[in-house]
Amino acid sequence: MNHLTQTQRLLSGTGLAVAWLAVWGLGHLAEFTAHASVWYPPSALTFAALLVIGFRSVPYLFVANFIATLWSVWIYDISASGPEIVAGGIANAIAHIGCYGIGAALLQRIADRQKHSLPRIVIAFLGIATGASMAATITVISSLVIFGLLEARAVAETWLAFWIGDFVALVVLGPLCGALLLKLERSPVFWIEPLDVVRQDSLTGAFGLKLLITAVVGTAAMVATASIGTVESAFLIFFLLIPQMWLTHSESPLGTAVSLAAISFLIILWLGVLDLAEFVFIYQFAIAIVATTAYFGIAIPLLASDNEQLRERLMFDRLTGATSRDLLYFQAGQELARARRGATSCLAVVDLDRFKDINDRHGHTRGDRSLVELATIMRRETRSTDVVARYGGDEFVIVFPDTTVDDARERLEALLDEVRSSTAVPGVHLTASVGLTESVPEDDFASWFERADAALLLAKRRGRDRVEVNAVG
Ligand SMILES: Nc1nc2c(ncn2[C@@H]2O[C@H](COP(=O)(O)OP(=O)(O)OP(=O)(O)O)[C@@H](O)[C@H]2O)c(=O)[nH]1
Repeated sequence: MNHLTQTQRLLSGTGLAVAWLAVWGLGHLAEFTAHASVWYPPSALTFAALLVIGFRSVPYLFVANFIATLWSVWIYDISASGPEIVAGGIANAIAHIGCYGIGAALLQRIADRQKHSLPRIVIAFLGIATGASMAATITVISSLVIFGLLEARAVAETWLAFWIGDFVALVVLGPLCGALLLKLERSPVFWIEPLDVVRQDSLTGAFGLKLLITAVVGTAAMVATASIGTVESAFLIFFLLIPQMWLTHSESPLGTAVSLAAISFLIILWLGVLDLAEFVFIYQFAIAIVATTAYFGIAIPLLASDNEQLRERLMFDRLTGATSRDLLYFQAGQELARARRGATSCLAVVDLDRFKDINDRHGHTRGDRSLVELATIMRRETRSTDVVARYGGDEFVIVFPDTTVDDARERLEALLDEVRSSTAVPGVHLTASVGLTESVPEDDFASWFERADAALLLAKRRGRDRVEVNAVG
């Protein structure tokens, strides 16, 4: 079993190394000058692997890094001695993994403390991405120069592009790599909120459609720049922010990460196809700005869904699903306003009989089930326009809009029949008492409720399991 786990680990580690080399190849394809890519995806994968898998990923990242050094010696036709290449490869790997490892460890610590604040984690991530990519640039370029794999005079024209390429990839692809590794890794060492959480319902449209519109806007902007050819026209790419923010505000964080990765691929593709390399810094800047803005935007659907849950809790009783007291006041107020204009509505107070005994003899769980059963019967026996609210404890209120006392009484008698014959709670024979009254134009909620409550008291005094009416006038 243990052996199998070791083999599986070896296989997944090898998969990581192969994936790393594949994205290194992609980064090389996106190079606009030697050692400088529009974006350098290995920085994102290294950071994500160290964050999610931890130390276990280091040997595989190291091997992949070393092979990449050999690969670039071959690609750039560098004339260095064997020992120089080996030492350079080792130094390069240590520098790259070390810098992103420190960054990942830092983010891990901050995220541990800030579990509930996504915006703070985003700020930490962006700050760490800046520092880690800068440190990786300095240390990797130094090791390349020291071991003769990069000429010292090339440093001035390389370092900035090298840094921006690492930074852009880390920001735009890091979260997607992290999300994918979180899905693949059985025992991740890092965890924040699930990345595919619910989103807002009010914004409609399929994810694919939003992605397509984003791609069309990006493509149109770059085709326009290719035909106009001015620096100013390259800034058209910033219109990407509009569809991207629409997508971010209406999809899960994972959807945003996928979209940002897709957009960055698209931009790099058009950069090559439309021969727009002279504007590369504008496009790198655009990718970074769209990504950072989108990450802050991720908090909005999360907040909206939290808000929705809080509103739900405020409006409905959690145990029985009946309307809450707050919402009852509001809806009863509307009925009373109509009563002032001549309508007649009724209010009933419904209370389980000897509920304290049920709790004492059968326990609170069955007591709770009795409340749920009463609420279920009340909802079943009333119209959708009636309001069934939990007033407190075992006391409920029903508001019957546009209903005479006789009609309300008839329905309440049927409701009590249902309660009496209920067998939903094992061993418990349920009955309830009801006080009923109609509205008068002078009523406020307190006077309306008090009349019904007085009728309820009478129903209890007269032996329970009955409806008593407090008639007006
Ligand atoms: N299981 C359960 N019990 C509750 C809940 N809220 C209040 N209670 C209990 O409900 C009981 C209310 O009893 P009362 O309405 O005062 O009296 P009663 O026993 O129903 O007697 P009568 O109303 O005179 O028939 C108290 O024992 C409360 O502890 C709840 O959410 N769940």
